[in-house]
Amino acid sequence: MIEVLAETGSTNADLISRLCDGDRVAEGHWLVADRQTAGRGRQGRSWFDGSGNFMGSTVVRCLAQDPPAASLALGVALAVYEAVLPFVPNPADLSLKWPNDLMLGGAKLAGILLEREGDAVVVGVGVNLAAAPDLPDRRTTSISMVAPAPDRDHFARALANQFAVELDRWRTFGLEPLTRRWIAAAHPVGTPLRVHPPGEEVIEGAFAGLTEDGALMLRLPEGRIRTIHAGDVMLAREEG
Ligand SMILES: O=C(O)CCCC[C@@H]1SC[C@@H]2NC(=O)N[C@@H]21
Repeated sequence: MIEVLAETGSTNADLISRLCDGDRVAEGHWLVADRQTAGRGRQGRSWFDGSGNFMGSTVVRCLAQDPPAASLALGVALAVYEAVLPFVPNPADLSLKWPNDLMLGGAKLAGILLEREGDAVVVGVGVNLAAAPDLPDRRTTSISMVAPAPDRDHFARALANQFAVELDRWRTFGLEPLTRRWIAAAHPVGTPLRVHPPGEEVIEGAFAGLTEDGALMLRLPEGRIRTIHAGDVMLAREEG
């Protein structure tokens, strides 16, 4: 079920407060906003409130037998990738970037924010369907820059369906097929990356795939592989 709000602060914040209030938010329920006045992104950033864009959140209930909750991000990213794919004229321009960004032509098209609340994960997705923000430090884009912008409600249904498929695959088949499919949808192995792990200097290296639990493998200039569990990652051509 897709519930649409004309305006709210943040759909992630709304679902978290419903969970804190003890409301039973069912899996498969999506909260979508026409406008977000306090949309939040990863690492304390804000998220652009673009008219006609998709801004929505849903809840996943973590079950004892599920893979680790952090790995859910890989399945969410694949769902967003699959939902966007039919709207993009050249599929080769679309790629995933670790940890959970969707890039179009090397510029950010969509982002995902996972927030844990008790035994639930609130999954927030923002996709620039019709408009992209001007950011000082990185390139952004929207589907409308390459094709007619999809109708937001149509896109919301496509994403909700795709998300249900990926959630089921994550639960049923685990991480090995998920990481394999994620790598296939990412920029090619060898792509130059600039990685900023928390509390460290920026590291330059090349994409070398994912570990079996979904961490980023970065090939350093001297050839050694460094495993990255958290941080900000930029493509060389992403910087604005
Ligand atoms: O920084 C990122 O890349 C993550 C962006 C996530 C934005 C979405 S929009 C819907 C949901 N509500 C929020 O406040 N944030 C997420």
